[in-house]
Amino acid sequence: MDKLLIRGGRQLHGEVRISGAKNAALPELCAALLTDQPVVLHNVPRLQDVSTMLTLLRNMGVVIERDSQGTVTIDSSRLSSPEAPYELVKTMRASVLALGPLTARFGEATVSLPGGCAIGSRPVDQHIKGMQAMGAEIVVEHGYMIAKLPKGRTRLKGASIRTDMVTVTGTENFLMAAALAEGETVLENAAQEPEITDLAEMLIKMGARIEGHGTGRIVIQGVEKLSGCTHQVVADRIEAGTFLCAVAATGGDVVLRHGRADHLEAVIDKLRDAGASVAAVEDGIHLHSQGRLIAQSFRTTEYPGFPTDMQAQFMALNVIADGPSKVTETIFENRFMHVNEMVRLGAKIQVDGKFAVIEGVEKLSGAMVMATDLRASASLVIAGLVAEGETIVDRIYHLDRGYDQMEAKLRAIGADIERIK
Ligand SMILES: CC(=O)N[C@H]1[C@@H](OP(=O)(O)OP(=O)(O)OC[C@H]2O[C@@H](n3ccc(=O)[nH]c3=O)[C@H](O)[C@@H]2O)O[C@H](CO)[C@@H](O)[C@@H]1O
Ligand SMILES: C=C(OP(=O)(O)O)C(=O)O
Repeated sequence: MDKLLIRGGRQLHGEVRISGAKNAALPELCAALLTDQPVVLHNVPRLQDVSTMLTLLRNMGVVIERDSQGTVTIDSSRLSSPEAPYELVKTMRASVLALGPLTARFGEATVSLPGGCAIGSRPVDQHIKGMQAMGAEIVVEHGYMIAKLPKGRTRLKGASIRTDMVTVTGTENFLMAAALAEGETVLENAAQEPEITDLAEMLIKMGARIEGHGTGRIVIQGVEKLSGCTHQVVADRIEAGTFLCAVAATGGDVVLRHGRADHLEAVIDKLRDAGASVAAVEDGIHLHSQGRLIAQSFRTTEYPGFPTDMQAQFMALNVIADGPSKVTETIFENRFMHVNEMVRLGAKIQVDGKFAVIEGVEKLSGAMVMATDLRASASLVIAGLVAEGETIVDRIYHLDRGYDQMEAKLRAIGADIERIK
């Protein structure tokens, strides 16, 4: 199993090219199921979840070409089986994004329940409720959601859907399903993340009629057919945020090429309050950090609030910053698994339910730590970059799920980091 060996204590300087967003590429690959014409996606990141999604689509009979420049061409003109099996779904929750498009275009779908995972129980009840409101008949049997249209119907029907909470992949499933449904769909309490906007813009290029994306109320007028399109995946704000925290923690000066400061305002505000200098520059973000930062309390919420996907990485910065801080995780019930590992590096953190109280320490000391989920892994890499001596981060298959060549990008800006077996 691969591990990362990090010798901490180096400042980071230079330029990093931010990749396409994992959480936009995954729904956009599924959106290609909505048409029988080829879809060309540029800027698709090279990471494990994308490979898993391509395997999932190929398994259904979709023909896919991928080049080394990040372009993926998807041809869903013929489908052998509208099924997402457990073996693939279990490694990646985003497989649930096949449910909406498959049901909308083929009138049937069999998608494994994703199951509980490291950061929380992550049910899909809202996905099921919304698809049922659009007329799909869904039964859950043997761990699978089996969806079909009622006898005599060939299309889903528009509906008014208000989810009990804001759900990102739920909103994405409904957007894709509604694009091909008969009549109008109104999504209330919709997610507003930039990845939703990017997906909506792609669907509009395919001929979908969507208004209100980027707000909490999205209105979709269903059309009978969608066409192919060419689309560029939006830059990964979480990858950019991770590098911002890494350089803020180690000290240094970096430009994140293609990074979108306008998608990271909540994180950038906290970095500035901590004492880092951060500015939007042409086609990127510039960060300069020198000396010890001041710890910042924050609370994760839906976009445009502080992202739960940045909680662990910012906590890595807080543990070596000056003063106390309190981190409140409101989205997932079990997203503090990095805490015990950070404590092994010398951090002082107490967890009480959804709160973590941190007392900043002056230094961390390298140790063997274990990655438990994707963003926890990234936070341990940041902690390792700051710690004195050697840190080994084990189980980095979690990191590989969602980061495109992280260690190569860090090495290029001066980190002493290598992949070992
Ligand atoms: C592939 C992808 O885009 N993943 C992101 C997506 O996950 P994902 O879309 O799975 O997360 P949701 O926005 O759906 O989850 C928000 C909350 O709603 C709950 N919930 C959700 C659906 C449902 O049917 N029932 C239910 O109870 C969840 O357990 C969670 O507590 O948004 C999360 C929140 O920003 C991010 O951390 C993930 O990186
Ligand atoms: C939790 C994440 O991803 P997923 O929803 O795919 O598990 C993430 O990207 O931080």
